[in-house]
Amino acid sequence: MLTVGLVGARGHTGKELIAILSRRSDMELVFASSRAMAGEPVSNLAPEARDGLTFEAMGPQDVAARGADAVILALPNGEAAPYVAAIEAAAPGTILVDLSADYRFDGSWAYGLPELYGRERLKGAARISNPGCYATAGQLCVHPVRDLLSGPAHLFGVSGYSGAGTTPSRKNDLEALRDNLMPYSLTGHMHEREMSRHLAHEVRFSPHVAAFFRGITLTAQLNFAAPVTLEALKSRYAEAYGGEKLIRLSDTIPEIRDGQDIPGAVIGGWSVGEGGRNATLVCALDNLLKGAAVQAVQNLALAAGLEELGGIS
Ligand SMILES: NC(=O)C1=CN([C@@H]2O[C@H](COP(=O)(O)OP(=O)(O)OC[C@H]3O[C@@H](n4cnc5c(N)ncnc54)[C@H](OP(=O)(O)O)[C@@H]3O)[C@@H](O)[C@H]2O)C=CC1
Ligand SMILES: CC(=O)N[C@@H](CCC(=O)OP(=O)(O)O)C(=O)O
Repeated sequence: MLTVGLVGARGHTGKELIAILSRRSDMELVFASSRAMAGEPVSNLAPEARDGLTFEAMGPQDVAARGADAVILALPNGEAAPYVAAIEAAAPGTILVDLSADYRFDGSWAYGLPELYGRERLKGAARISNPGCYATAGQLCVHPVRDLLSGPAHLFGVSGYSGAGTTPSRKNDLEALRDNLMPYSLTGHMHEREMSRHLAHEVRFSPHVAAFFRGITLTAQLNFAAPVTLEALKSRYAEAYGGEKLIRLSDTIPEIRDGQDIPGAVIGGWSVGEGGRNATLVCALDNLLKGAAVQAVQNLALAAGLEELGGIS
């Protein structure tokens, strides 16, 4: 039994992680850290949690001292470092999975997107950075054809407001979002750099947030160096994802509802422009699942040599 501690457990992704971990017979959630809900039963937030598990307010030293086999960090961006440092000092063999963007540019951490960057390199990994929702959708769209591209891939993304976390901001303010679509960070979004780095191909990314709770769609506009047919394009995706249990290919254009509450991603709706020099496709996924919690548990299972999709599908 792999013992797992969860830091940032009362957040949107934390809640999903508790549910997935409770469905696994080979992992046990041994602590759930939250300052705001300290002392409350974890089942008040996630009914799937086992009886007797209570939220605890835990600092970095407390987390490291508990000696769990693995710790998942589901903290806002910029908060992971003290936890990583405490674990490095007291229990360096702990498997760490970080959901934030803090280590996605650090070559000493394994970047865990198993469908694209392989499962072998995750085996035995002790430091794993988990790609976020947009970055997962964007890379799933671009990776199979990146060698055919001419110029940057242009990605237009729309996220539900759970993507903005629970700390109040305009991006999760239902009054500001009502009857609205909110563009933000239209140049230089961190995910633009993240995708460009890992794809080794430049992308341009335009994120938006809307008034629905969960799910994202991402529309990719691609330009090709030489003409491409629709059949050739689709066969690239079939080849890349044909054996992947969490990826469904669809001729019809995926919409937000197609990606909500499912563990994986739907990719498709391919359309090739006249002359074959450009194409579009769409990816829909659940930002809290394949975009966060599902991917984190996949990565943890692969690192620990356990069944990748237990509790997931
Ligand atoms: N939401 C999404 O769609 C996605 C999020 N991510 C990433 O996952 C991470 C978590 O996101 P999400 O679940 O949405 O975030 P939330 O805002 O919903 O939750 C954050 C959690 O962190 C805790 N927390 C906040 N500040 C601190 C702090 N300074 N020290 C210790 N604990 C703190 C909070 O609990 P408490 O205050 O009670 O201690 C809460 O449990 C983020 O880095 C985000 O970028 C990745 C992919 C998708
Ligand atoms: C609506 C909203 O604010 N979304 C977040 C993305 C959530 C996500 O993908 O998390 P990571 O930052 O960990 O990748 C954003 O644009 O930063």
